[in-house]
Amino acid sequence: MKKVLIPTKLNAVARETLEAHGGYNVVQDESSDLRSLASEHSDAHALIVRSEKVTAEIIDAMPSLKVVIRAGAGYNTIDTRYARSRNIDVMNTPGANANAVAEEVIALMLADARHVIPADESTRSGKWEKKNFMGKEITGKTVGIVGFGAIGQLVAKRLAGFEVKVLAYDPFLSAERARDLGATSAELTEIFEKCDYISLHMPENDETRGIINKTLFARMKNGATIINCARAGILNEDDLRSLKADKGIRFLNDVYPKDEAGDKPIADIADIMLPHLGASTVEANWNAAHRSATQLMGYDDKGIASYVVNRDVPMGLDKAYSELAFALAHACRGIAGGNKQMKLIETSFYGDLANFGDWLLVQIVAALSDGFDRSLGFDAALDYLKEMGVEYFNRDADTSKGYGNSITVDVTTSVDASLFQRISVRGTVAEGNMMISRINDFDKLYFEPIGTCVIFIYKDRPGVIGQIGRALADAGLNISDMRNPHDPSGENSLALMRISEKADCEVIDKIAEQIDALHASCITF
Ligand SMILES: NC(=O)c1ccc[n+]([C@@H]2O[C@H](COP(=O)([O-])OP(=O)(O)OC[C@H]3O[C@@H](n4cnc5c(N)ncnc54)[C@H](O)[C@@H]3O)[C@@H](O)[C@H]2O)c1
Ligand SMILES: O=C(O)CC[C@@H](O)C(=O)O
Repeated sequence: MKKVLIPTKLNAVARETLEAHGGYNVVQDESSDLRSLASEHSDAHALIVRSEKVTAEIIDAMPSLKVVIRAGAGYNTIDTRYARSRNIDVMNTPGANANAVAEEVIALMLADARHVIPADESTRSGKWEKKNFMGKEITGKTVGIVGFGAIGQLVAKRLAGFEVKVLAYDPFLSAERARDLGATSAELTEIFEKCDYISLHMPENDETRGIINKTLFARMKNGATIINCARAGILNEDDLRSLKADKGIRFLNDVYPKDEAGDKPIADIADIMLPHLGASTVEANWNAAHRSATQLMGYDDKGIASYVVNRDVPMGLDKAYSELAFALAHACRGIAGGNKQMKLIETSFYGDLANFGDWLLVQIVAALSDGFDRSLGFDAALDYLKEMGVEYFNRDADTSKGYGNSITVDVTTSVDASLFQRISVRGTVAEGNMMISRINDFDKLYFEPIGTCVIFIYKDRPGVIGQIGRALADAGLNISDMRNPHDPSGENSLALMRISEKADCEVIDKIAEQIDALHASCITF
């Protein structure tokens, strides 16, 4: 059982999902402090946090730690570099709370425009100060969004009903993409010059710290509003203080250097200040909790590292090929039968992937053996194979084959002392989806390795697919995708099917017996 420590107020769905998986012992405690929890649970394999600071000291207190998951978007509270130096992956759950923050931005805009907070206080105290609370409307105004990611885009989308004009700045945003998302791309200075509302939605990092400064505040229209629901560090508060009164700037804020009670240095310049409430909705808390649990399971069971933020994929390599290498090796292992002793791994990396063979081998070894920790890298993978008595050979890819960017993984296992069995699987990525294109001699499969799949090889004859389909249906299993090619000799057929749920081994064995299969396996990707 892997121990997971959740030292924070996170929806119970995280704990429940991990416990239902069966492989996790979850400790959730939102009242004790992280330092004491870390020493008490020094055997934790995973840590799931919200805004808690994960320092080098916390990391060192848990020597078995493999992964830290930030149930949220911003991970500036985690020492990601130190985690990397200890081979610990850090993930976030991007987008899980984006809608909650987008709605908070609109709540702040409306509350300020109509003086909701002071008007409530005044009326509650028995006064009638209608003349002091003349408001303004949002409809038709120009709104600038700085950082046009998950939250920025949703702010634009939700504001569409107010018929605002949206200007967006994001270094990774093209003019076409901005237009498709209902915005006009603009430079940062243009946003500060033209907008009535400016909302910040970029991460805090070495490039963005202090980026919203005096030069930009000086360009703001008189009476314009700046909203910070991103991170305190990106806005220079002294610069804002020096210009706020003269320019009548409104400042609506949700974020602070530290999430804690006590006096807030920005109290004098903030017109509304909230206690970091952006993600605090029931829905966002559930989403982030659920995503943390499913990402952890995907990471542990299938090696899915898409959300890891502190492990650099080599420049120029699409992450999808890392996952493909893992999936192809996982398929080889499933077809060979997990308990067979591996003797030889052979690979071919076609097209541009030839440059990334070392990196891709690490994913392959991780998929073939639970005992290998992929964060250790290429040299460690070679040492590991040597130690396990497995030979490795990378073939020079034959460019004349025209496979584009694709990978072949061949695994030879010992079936008994004298006989060897070789499984060969090739695949590629098409339109962003992984595809298995060949299994041994069965070519042109173009089958997506996701979910649970069953594989049968049998002497070709009519009626076998019907028999398999009937037997699966009798076991309550529906087929959602299928390939059924012959091998080049025309003697054997492959039935490769994705099924609705995990099939139990008995069902597969029974079908194999009924159809007199040469091979039967069930693989969950
Ligand atoms: N108040 C809250 O409770 C709360 C909740 C969630 C997220 N956040 C903060 O909001 C930030 C954004 O969240 P998201 O989910 O939209 O993340 P995201 O990664 O989807 O979007 C961030 C965007 O910022 C852009 N960006 C990077 N550098 C930039 C720069 N120098 N200038 C302008 N844009 C830049 C990126 O290209 C990306 O599109 C998070 O990093 C987090 O700090 C706050
Ligand atoms: O967990 C929270 O409450 C805040 C999360 C938020 O700041 C984030 O970056 O996702």
